[in-house]
Amino acid sequence: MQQGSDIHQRIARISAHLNPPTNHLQVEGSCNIWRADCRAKGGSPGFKVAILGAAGGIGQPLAMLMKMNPLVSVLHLYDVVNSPGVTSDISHMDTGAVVRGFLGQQQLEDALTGMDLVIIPAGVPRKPGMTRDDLFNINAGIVKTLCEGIAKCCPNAIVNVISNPVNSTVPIAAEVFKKAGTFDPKRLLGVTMLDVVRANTFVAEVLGLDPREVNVPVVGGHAGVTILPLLSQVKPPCSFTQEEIEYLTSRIQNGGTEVVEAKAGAGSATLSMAYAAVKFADACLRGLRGDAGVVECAFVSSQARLLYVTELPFFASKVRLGRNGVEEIYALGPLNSHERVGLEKAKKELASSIEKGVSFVGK
Ligand SMILES: NC(=O)C1=CN([C@@H]2O[C@H](COP(=O)(O)OP(=O)(O)OC[C@H]3O[C@@H](n4cnc5c(N)ncnc54)[C@H](O)[C@@H]3O)[C@@H](O)[C@H]2O)C=CC1
Ligand SMILES: O=C([O-])CC(=O)C(=O)O
Repeated sequence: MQQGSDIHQRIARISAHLNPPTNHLQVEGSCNIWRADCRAKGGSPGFKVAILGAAGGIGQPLAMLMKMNPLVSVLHLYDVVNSPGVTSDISHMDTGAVVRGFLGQQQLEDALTGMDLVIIPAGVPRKPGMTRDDLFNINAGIVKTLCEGIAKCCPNAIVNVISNPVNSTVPIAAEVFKKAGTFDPKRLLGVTMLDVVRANTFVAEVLGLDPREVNVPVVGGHAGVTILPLLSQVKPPCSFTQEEIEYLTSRIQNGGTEVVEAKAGAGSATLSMAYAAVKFADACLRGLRGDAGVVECAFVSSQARLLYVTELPFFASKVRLGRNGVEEIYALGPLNSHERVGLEKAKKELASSIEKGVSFVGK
C-alpha cells in the first residue's frame, strides 16, 4: 500500500515536471519546490523571448545561448516534440532567465502570451540536392500557423523568422499579420545574419584578418543568387582581385549548400545558425532597450521605413534597430559593376519567391 502511494507521488511529480504550471520551478531529484514557496519572488528585469521549434537542430543551441543572454528574463521553449526534455536541461543553467517549456499546438498560445521577441526556427531543413524553395510546401504551413498565434497572443512582439525559404516565409508572416490587422513592418525581420557571419569569416580568411574586425554587408535575400555580398563596402576598407571576388561571392552564396553536403543527409547549418540567430536577437533586444547605433542586415518589408531600397516589397539590407524594431533602412550605397549585375539577378529571383509567399496566404 505504502509502495503504491509512493509510485503515485512519483508519477505526480514527474507529470508536474513535464507539464509545469507557469509558477513552477524545476528542481532536480525528489524535492519539488513551487515558485510560490521560494524566497526569491522577483524576476530579473529583461525581455521575454519565445523560441518556436526549440527542440530542433537550431532550436537547442539557440535556447542554450539565449539562456546565457543577460538581456533575457524569461525564455519560452515551444515545439511539437521533445520540448519538456530540452526545457528541463536548459533550466539547470545558473543564468538569470526563467525557462518554461510548451509542447504541442494546444500550448502555443501560452508560449506566446506576453512575449517581446519571438524567434522561429521551426520547420524542416534541406537534404543534399534540395533547394531552400523545396522546403516551401512543408514550412509555409508551419510558419503560417505560428504567425496566426503571434497575431493573436503577442501582436506587438518583434518576430525573427529563420525557417526557410526565408524569401517566402517572411512574406507569408506579413500576409498573416495583415489579415489579422496586426502587421507592423518594423517588427518583422527575416534572419540573414548567417550570410553576414559567413561573409565576415571567408573575407577575413582571404585578407588574413581576425573575422571579428571584418564587416561585410550582405543584401538581397537568403537563397543562392539572392545572397549579395557587397565586397566593395567591406570594413575595414580593402580591395580584392577579380579571382578573389568570384571565389568569395560563390562561397558566400553557397555556404548553406556547403554545410548541407558536408552533413550528408543529417540536416543543414545548426550551430553557426544558432550563433548567428543569437547575435541577431541580441541586436534586436539592444535596440528594444534603446541602445544607439545598433545596425545589422536583415530581410525586411520595404514599408518598414518609407524607403524603398529597391522596388521589391521585401529586401535584405542594413537596418538600424531601435525601440520599435526597424527604425531605419539604409540605402545600398555605391555598387560596382559586378554587384549591379548581381543585384539584377537577385531581384528577379526574389520577386517570384516573395509572390509565392504572398499568394500562399491569399489562397
Ligand atoms: N535563415 C537561415 O539562415 C537558416 C535557416 N535554416 C532553416 O531553419 C529551419 C530549422 O532547421 P533545423 O533546426 O536544422 O531543423 P530541425 O528539423 O532540426 O528542427 C526543426 C524543429 O522544428 C520543429 N517543428 C516542426 N513543426 C513545428 C511546428 N508546427 N511548431 C513548432 N515546431 C515545429 C520540429 O519538431 C523540430 O524540433 C529549416 O527550415 C532550415 O532550412 C537553417 C539554417 C540557416
Ligand atoms: O542552406 C540551408 O538549407 C540552411 C540555410 O539557410 C543556410 O545554412 O544558410
